[in-house]
Amino acid sequence: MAGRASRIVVVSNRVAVPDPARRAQAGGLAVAVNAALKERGGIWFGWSGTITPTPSDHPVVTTQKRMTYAVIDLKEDDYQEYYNGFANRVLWPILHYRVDLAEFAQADLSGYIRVNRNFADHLAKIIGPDDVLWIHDYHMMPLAQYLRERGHRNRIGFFLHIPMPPPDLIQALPKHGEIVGALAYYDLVGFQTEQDKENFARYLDTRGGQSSADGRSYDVGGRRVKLGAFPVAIETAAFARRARHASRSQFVKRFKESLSGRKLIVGVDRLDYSKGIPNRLEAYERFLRNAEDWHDKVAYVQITPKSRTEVPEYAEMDRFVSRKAGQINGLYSDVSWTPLRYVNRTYSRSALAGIYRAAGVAMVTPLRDGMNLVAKEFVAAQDPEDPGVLLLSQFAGAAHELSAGALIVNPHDLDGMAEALRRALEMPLPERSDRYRRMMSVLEANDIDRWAKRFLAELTDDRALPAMSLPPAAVRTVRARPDWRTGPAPRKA
Ligand SMILES: O=P(O)(O)OC[C@H]1O[C@H](O[C@H]2O[C@H](CO)[C@@H](O)[C@H](O)[C@H]2O)[C@H](O)[C@@H](O)[C@@H]1O
Ligand SMILES: O=c1ccn([C@@H]2O[C@H](COP(=O)(O)OP(=O)(O)O)[C@@H](O)[C@H]2O)c(=O)[nH]1
Repeated sequence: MAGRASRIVVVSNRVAVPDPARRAQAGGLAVAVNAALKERGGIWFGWSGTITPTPSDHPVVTTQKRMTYAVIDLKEDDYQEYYNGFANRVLWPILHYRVDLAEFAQADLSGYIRVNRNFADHLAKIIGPDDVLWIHDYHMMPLAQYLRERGHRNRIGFFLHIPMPPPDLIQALPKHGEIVGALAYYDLVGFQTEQDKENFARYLDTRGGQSSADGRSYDVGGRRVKLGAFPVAIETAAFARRARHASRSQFVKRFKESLSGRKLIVGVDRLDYSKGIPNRLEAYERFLRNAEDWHDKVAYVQITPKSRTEVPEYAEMDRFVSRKAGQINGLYSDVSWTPLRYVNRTYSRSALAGIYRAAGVAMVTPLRDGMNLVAKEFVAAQDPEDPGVLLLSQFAGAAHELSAGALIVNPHDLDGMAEALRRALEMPLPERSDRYRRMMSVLEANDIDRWAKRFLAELTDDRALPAMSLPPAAVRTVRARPDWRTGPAPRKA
């Protein structure tokens, strides 16, 4: 590219700032973006995870190796209206096909717009004219519009990590044109699956968009936006290595001893209604009711870090799932056997890798999920000589890639899931190996590096993207220690 070197500037609500003091937290976006950027380098801008009455005028910048992290704090009302309110009580349920759970409030929409304009103001202090911007997820839909209004003509791409439902459901969102319609201000909008992309293309049709002859871009309101499907991926080879090492750790050895030779079923999900945890527990209960021969021979470990706890629908789900877990154990436990271990802690990804490898079956059964990285991590972590079986919902984005190897289930069909669980537990080694190989070949062909390369090549029309240069002046710089964790839980300053 002629002139000044362009940098990649990634923007997302969550930023995985290196910080050894913070505990491991769950969340696929931060995991994926971190993996995509750490070799390539770039600037990663977003929320610090801190709430304060007096946010600074400038982002706080941290550098580590080739990465620069620039984060800003939010005020309490910003956090409530933008994050808990509009993002997580309106956009999240509607885009996950749960219009019934959406609680629209004009004040939350105003807060969402205010915070996005604030992000645009801060970004304006950081970006140069040649920088390439990659904005992530539903928290930031109108950001490109606000940057364009300030005169920024940069290449700006957007990737949606969660589903995009059909136009009828998008139209249930009050003022959808100002939010979802604002995606037309990006140069490229990426989705997890072709289905999500097609749903958005049909929405653009309803807004008078004109498709190009090859169907890859749309002209809307005088702008041209490209659309594409870029299924998010994992660091396949590195995760497989991590699992091999973890399986030799004291932590995993002790964990395996606690199983006393019982076959392990594992589930790993943020405590979110989209993940279908109640249906899964119900299906497990039916399995226990019908499969007495498996009593005392199986242990189901459900790892479920709490998430978005200030949002009422999440608090309700928390109470419901705890009650259900207690009921199952009350009904089926024996003095020397607990059929279900329901754990609300967050584990490091190394610990998870070891747990996945120790498992005979993973149940990944969301009612709707953009992708679900846990499904991919489980497969990558398996021992090729004795792989476990993945039970995967047809409504996870991951099912679009893994259907040749996973046992695909309908999370609304509880008997079907119970039967699939028995089939998974009893599946002979040759079938397990064949299914594992089919899934691994997909995960090896599309790993996280290819995901980022494909998106950025499409965004920049294949022009080379040099590694980032020095962080901008006029910002406070802190050098980080060499460890990082993804970080959702808000800190109140
Ligand atoms: O940041 P939180 O509110 O604590 O939530 C965690 C993240 O949840 C969502 O993750 C999505 O991205 C994954 C990676 O692409 C994908 O596999 C999964 O299906 C999605 O649900 C959310 O989209 C992120 O913004 C959150 O950070
Ligand atoms: O205790 C936990 C639970 C989950 N995760 C990670 O959080 C991510 C969850 O991503 P996924 O796409 O499955 O769902 P999301 O939570 O983003 O909707 C995965 O990388 C998990 O390894 C973690 O590090 N510790």
